Amino acid sequence: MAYSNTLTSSFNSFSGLLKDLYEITKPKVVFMLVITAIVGMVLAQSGWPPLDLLLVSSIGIGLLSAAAAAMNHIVDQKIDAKMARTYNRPIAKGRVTNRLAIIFSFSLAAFGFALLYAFVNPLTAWLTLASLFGYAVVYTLVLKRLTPQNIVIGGLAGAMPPLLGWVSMTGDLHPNAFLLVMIIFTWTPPHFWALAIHRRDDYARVNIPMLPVTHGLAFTKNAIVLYTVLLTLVCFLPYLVAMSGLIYLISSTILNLLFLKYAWQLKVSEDKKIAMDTFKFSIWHLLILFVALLVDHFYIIRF
Ligand code: HEM
Ligand SMILES: CC(C)=CCC/C(C)=C/CC/C(C)=C/COP(=O)(O)OP(=O)(O)O
Repeated sequence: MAYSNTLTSSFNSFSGLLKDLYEITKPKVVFMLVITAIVGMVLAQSGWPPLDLLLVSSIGIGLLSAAAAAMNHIVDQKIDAKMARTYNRPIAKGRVTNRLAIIFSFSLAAFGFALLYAFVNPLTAWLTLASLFGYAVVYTLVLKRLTPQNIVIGGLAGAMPPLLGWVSMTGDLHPNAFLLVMIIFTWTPPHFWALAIHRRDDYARVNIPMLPVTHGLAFTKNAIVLYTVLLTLVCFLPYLVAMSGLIYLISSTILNLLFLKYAWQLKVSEDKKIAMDTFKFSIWHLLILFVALLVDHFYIIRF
């Protein structure tokens, strides 16, 4: 009986540890990053890309993104422990030790890099590693603590996956891939600042210079509106360069009008709920936009 109890509790703590390791990879964010990379892969040629190459590229980009997310948990553990949104994170709470987290994240990164280098192409491997460095070191360790423009500059790392996906199929840097990067790049500030408005006190408590802390709510709300207008304009580019057709144009215009509506409401209304609604909408916006790019690729209709 005592033996079986010990066995059960060892099993429970092992599965708890696996759950914690999974959590530090930010799986939902990585899922979204991989979707945007897959769209880059598909748009890189007419029709479907070779499915084996698509699979191995997605796994490689996913592993390096997961490694970057785990490194972010290691670097941020002290501030995470003090914020209401993040205090219960596995490393901040001490459920996962630094040693294990370092071994885990570096193993994911090494495996992902080796996969991309050996089975995809060296350019994809190096660019994906550079994105990991951009997020885990440049954004998390330096910019996040240094300037309210942290997420604007740091957002470039998270915007890279469509380009990484594209390069994984062709081995070269096509200008159209940069349009997809620009979409995510301009989407990131309204995505994040909406959440930062809701969590302003958290960031103020740990002295992280997020825009609502340094410049106040009114300034941040204006910045959200302006970046959403910029995003709307950038989203016309794939149609204007004939990369995408009407399905994309109509879907993205509707999505952007809705995003503008949220951004405007956030600016003019006193209702505290709107910030989180805008943040949640931003995630659906990006997901549907990239699905529209994908559908449009196969059913391209133009004037
Ligand atoms: C510097 C750039 C970015 C910053 C600072 C940022 C910030 C955040 C934060 C703080 C959350 C957590 C919200 C919570 O814990 O409730 C979040 C959630 C999320 N972000 Fe971002 N984000 C960035 C870029 C991106 C990019 C590029 C993508 C995808 C292409 C993305 C997709 C998501 C998704 C899917 C979630 C929801 C995760 C969940 O529900 O667990 N983010 N973001
Ligand atoms: C290889 C590659 C493509 C790397 C990109 C990696 C990546 C996971 C980008 C997503 C950006 C993100 C979730 C930022 C939030 O960090 P935060 O520290 O501001 O938020 P937090 O407080 O929730 O941790």
